[in-house]
Amino acid sequence: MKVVSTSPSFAKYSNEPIEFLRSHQIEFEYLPADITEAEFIEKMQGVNAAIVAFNTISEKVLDSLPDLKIVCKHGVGVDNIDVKAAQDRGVVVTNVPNANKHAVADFAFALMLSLARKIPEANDKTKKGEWPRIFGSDVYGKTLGIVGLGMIGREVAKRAKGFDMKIVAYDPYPNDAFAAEYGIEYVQLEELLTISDFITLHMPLTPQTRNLIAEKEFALMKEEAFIVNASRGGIVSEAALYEALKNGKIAGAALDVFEEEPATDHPLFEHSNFIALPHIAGYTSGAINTLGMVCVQNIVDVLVNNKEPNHVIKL
Ligand SMILES: NC(=O)C1=CN([C@@H]2O[C@H](COP(=O)(O)OP(=O)(O)OC[C@H]3O[C@@H](n4cnc5c(N)ncnc54)[C@H](O)[C@@H]3O)[C@@H](O)[C@H]2O)C=CC1
Ligand SMILES: O=C(O)CCC(=O)C(=O)O
Repeated sequence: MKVVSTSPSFAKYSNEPIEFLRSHQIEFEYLPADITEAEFIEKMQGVNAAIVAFNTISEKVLDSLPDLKIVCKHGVGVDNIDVKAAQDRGVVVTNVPNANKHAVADFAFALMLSLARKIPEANDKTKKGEWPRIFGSDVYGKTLGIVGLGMIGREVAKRAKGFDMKIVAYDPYPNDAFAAEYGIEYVQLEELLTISDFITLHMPLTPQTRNLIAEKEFALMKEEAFIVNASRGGIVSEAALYEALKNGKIAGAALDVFEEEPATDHPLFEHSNFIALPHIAGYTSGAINTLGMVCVQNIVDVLVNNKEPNHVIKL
């Protein structure tokens, strides 16, 4: 039996996941994260399980790999996997919810603080020998709008309580018990966009969420509002964000995720109130170790134990 990973962060901090596979007589190999579809199909012949980061697992890929039994997303978002096609072919798809929620929530908060206090700009200028008096915006006591109050959104809310923020949320599937416990008010998206000082997005990329935040939505926001997206590229229209920043419709934005990744030489980079990050919100050693172990346990369950693994994505 053989397993391949296209996730460069798989087993980065500890060899334990690979040793676990070997202890079950399962071979392991890394493939490059930016592998082409044709190369992936060629290298995956005879392979039984794939641990994937962002390469696309399309219907064509699945049809070309008759020995493939399980595809494990090394993370949460399965927007790069054709789950329906996999399900139709009896290939199990799993993800790892929960493991990187603290890492992403910490990161989203770091981005809000960085925007509000202009930390990247202050750092750049100080290192250039300047000693600038840079004035920022308050975070403490402000209104936070969380779009998508799932695992990660709820962790962001917990952190926001420590900053005494008023929290509003929009989510089509409300969690009333959590909202009551943390004093969160569910509102419609339009209201959230209108009243929030900070807006943070934490939902999957789906046909319904693609371009959820576009020209009309930016027009609703306060001029002093900041928006953070550490969920998926494509949920915020980058063209609309470019115009919103250019025309001073909002105060600033930070993206950890882009419509096309890697994002290099992007028009948004010209805005000084725009922070760009290379899709690293989930990257901490704690998160990565857990992700790896959950993936390999699921693989062993399918290939060796003949049992249903955890976190199967079912449509
Ligand atoms: N930047 C990064 O490195 C990472 C990004 N992510 C992204 O974050 C997303 C959220 O992760 P979790 O919180 O763990 O997922 P989750 O499934 O626990 O929560 C997602 C929430 O979004 C809500 N939702 C669905 N459609 C919506 C819509 N149209 N408007 C508002 N809310 C909607 C759901 O009801 C759910 O409460 C993932 O799907 C993934 O794409 C996750 C981990 C790392
Ligand atoms: O582990 C990764 O590279 C991806 C993290 C992510 O975006 C996710 O968990 O959905």
